[in-house]
Amino acid sequence: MADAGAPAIPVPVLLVTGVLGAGKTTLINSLLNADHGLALAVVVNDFGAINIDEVILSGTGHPVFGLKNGCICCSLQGDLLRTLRAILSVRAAPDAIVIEASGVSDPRGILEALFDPVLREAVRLDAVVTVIDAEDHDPDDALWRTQVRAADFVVLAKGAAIDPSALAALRATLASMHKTLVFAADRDGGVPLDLLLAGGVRHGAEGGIDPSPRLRDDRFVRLEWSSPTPISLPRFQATIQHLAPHLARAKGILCVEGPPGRTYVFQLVGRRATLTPAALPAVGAQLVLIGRSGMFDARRAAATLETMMQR
Ligand SMILES: Nc1nc2c(ncn2[C@@H]2O[C@H](COP(=O)(O)OP(=O)(O)OP(=O)(O)O)[C@@H](O)[C@H]2O)c(=O)[nH]1
Repeated sequence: MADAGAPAIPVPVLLVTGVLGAGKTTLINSLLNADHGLALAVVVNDFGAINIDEVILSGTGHPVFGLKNGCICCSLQGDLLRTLRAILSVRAAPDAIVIEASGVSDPRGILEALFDPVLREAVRLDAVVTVIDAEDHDPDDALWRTQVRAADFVVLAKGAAIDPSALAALRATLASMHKTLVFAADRDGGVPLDLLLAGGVRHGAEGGIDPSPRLRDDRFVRLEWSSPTPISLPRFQATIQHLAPHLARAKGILCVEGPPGRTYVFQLVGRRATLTPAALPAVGAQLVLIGRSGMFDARRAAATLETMMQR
């Protein structure tokens, strides 16, 4: 875990959205109880005066911070920022922060809050997960569509009881909205929690990527690549552009050739890729790529990396 005050790398934030009763708390509960060894902190926003979700999640051993009587996408934005600062001010920052939005939240307001100029040095949005009630949802509802549009990963809750054709229709709606990373909580082996928490696979004091293979889920394949020396940024960008259609997730720490020469944290979640400058004592590059089994050929990707990065 990072030291107090100024984590060397911003702490990743997983934002969980979904309409009222969709299954957000249930998903977060399984994240908190899973065997990942990560120290998580949770911020829960309940729209009403009593924060039931805070009580439910408090038994998991991870610190839970409740925000009630309003919505963190609007009236409670300031409270959200204060809470995140409080979480980061403890001696050892968590490996990741999970935020449960209230069921009426527009995720755009929360994303706006996370781009606060002071906070963005310390926390980084890692992924947005939208939970959908497979039994009861309205694809014409504006809030539903806004939440789905914001999603990097979609989780379908309560899918076991519904007709396969209804589930197929929902998947087709999501595909028409360009959502391909869709996981059914009650079917197909459930939600790959390791994938949702991949951003929390964090760094020791020396700032390297944790090399232990955490992805035990055989629906996904993982490839690690490293370079002992700084890499060319344009070559890296071209290589990732080439590989991105086959990837579900990627992350890395990259020292790039100068001048001026800089270190970046690279993140790719779904279709969103970011490069954030970081003050890390890294010398070369370390990269982790994750793709779906059958769609991502790790051996071929390794060969592509070797060839394209050396051109
Ligand atoms: N069968 C089934 N029930 C689920 C699933 N996910 C959630 N539920 C049930 O749905 C109800 C609502 O779940 P929550 O996780 O509290 O939903 P939420 O989105 O956090 O609700 P709010 O915070 O009120 O917006 C609970 O009774 C859960 O047990 C699922 O995948 N399958």
